[in-house]
This record gives sequence, structure tokens and C-alpha cells, in this order.
Amino acid sequence: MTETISMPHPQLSAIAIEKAYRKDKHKVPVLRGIDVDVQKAEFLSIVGQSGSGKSTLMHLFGLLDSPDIGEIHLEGQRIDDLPDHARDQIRNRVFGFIFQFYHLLPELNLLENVLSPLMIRYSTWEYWKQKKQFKQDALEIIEKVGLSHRIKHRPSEMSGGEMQRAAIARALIAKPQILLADEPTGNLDSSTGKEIMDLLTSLNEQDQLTIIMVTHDNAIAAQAHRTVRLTEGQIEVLGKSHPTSASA
Ligand SMILES: Nc1ncnc2c1ncn2[C@@H]1O[C@H](COP(=O)(O)OP(=O)(O)OP(=O)(O)O)[C@@H](O)[C@H]1O
Repeated sequence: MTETISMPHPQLSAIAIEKAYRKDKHKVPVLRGIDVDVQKAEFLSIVGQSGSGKSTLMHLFGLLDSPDIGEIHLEGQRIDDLPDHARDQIRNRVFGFIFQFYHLLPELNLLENVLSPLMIRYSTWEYWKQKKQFKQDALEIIEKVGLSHRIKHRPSEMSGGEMQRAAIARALIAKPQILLADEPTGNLDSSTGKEIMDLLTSLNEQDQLTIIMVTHDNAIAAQAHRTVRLTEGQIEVLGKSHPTSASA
């Protein structure tokens, strides 16, 4: 009797992705056939020269944009071709985003910034009904990122490292399965960058949070489980492999 062994799907896959932008009536190809599998609880870094398409690939993973050709799969299900409302829902519930320049709301204090995704997700009535619980969750997350002493501070009153911690807390409040981090240390000095990497590593190891991180810094990239390099629109696999990763 033959036995079929079914392999679990990767948590997230880019399959034969192609993407071009238009410039002066010309099509400029950026991604030319990208295949990447990301396993649950993996920490993957994506490196490549400026303009190589790292952010473009990240945006496709997070459904902020759509590929011209190819597919994005979540747990084996295609998600890039879903209707807008379903894409919005997956983007908000599955993915958390952090960026080089934090993108905090300047007029809100830390606690309000962390709560802001929930204010957007829920109706005013739903939000007020659950506000006590949400606030407690936010305070726990703020403690986890080491900012309990900054709750009432606005972004202009925080350092770069504190603002990135605040942005991480804001991403965590929505309980994402996958954190997409675009140059999270790109605006920080090396020791503050290391602190942010330590925080991301602990979220990955202790909370089993999958992290996909874009960086131009090879030393930062080396702290992930696995690194892929984008070169001329294609993937080159570098570095160590995650124990459960089967392919690029
Ligand atoms: N919305 C857009 N419209 C037109 N061209 C774009 C758009 N977004 C990106 N590009 C172009 O696509 C290429 C890849 O951009 P992308 O931002 O993905 O690269 P990157 O590797 O993240 O670069 P960097 O490290 O400098 O941030 C660049 O040449 C960029 O100019």
C-alpha cells in the first residue's frame, strides 16, 4: 500500500511573481519571476541593492499592491485575487506593518497611537464597549516593548528607537500572524538598531511571530533565520536555512 505524505503548506508564498512599473510609456520590470516560501515562525530577511524591488515584494506580500503575473498564497490559499474587501480584511487581520520612518500619528500620544488600529477596525460603539479590554491589551504590549514610561508621550517627545518600539506595539495590538518590517532599523544608529533587532528576535522566538524584514544592511539581515537577495528581479538564496523551510 502506498502512503501519501501531505506536507503542510508554507504560511506565505510568492509564486512566479512578476511586477513592472510604467515610466514614460515604458514598462520597467522590477520583479521577474519570484518564488519565496515563508514558514510559520520563520524570520526571513530580504536584501538587495536600492531599487532592486525589496519594498515592492513586501507590498505584494502584504496585499498593498497586486502582482502583474503570479500568485500570493496564505496557508495554501490564493489571496492576491480576492475582492477588495476580503484583501482588506486579510491585510488588517493577518499582517502587521512597520516602516523605516515609523508612520506614527503625531497628534496622538503613545497609548492612543497603539490603540489607533482598533479604533479604525471597530465601529465607535464596538470600540467603546471593549475599550477597557483594549486599553489593558495596549498597556501589556507597551510594557512588552519596554515603553511603559512613555505612555502619554507624543512621537515628537520620543527618540527614534522609542518611536520604532511604539510602531511595533501598534502593529502588535491587532495580533498579526506575520510582521512585515521595511527597513526597521534604517533610520537608527547601530546600537539602537540592535535593540530593535533584539526585540524583533524575541517576538519571533517567544511569540512565534513570523517576520519578513527588508534591509540593505547585511549585518542586520544575518540575524534572521534565512536571507534572500533580490538581484535583477530574481531571488538568490543566501545564508542559513530555517529548519522547516523547504525551498527559497
Ligand atoms: N509606484 C511606483 N511607480 C513607479 N515606479 C516604482 C513604484 N514603486 C517602485 N518603483 C520603482 O521600482 C523599483 C523598485 O523599487 P523598490 O522600492 O521596490 O526598491 P527597493 O529595493 O525597496 O529600494 P530601496 O532600498 O531604495 O528602498 C525602483 O526603480 C522604483 O523606482
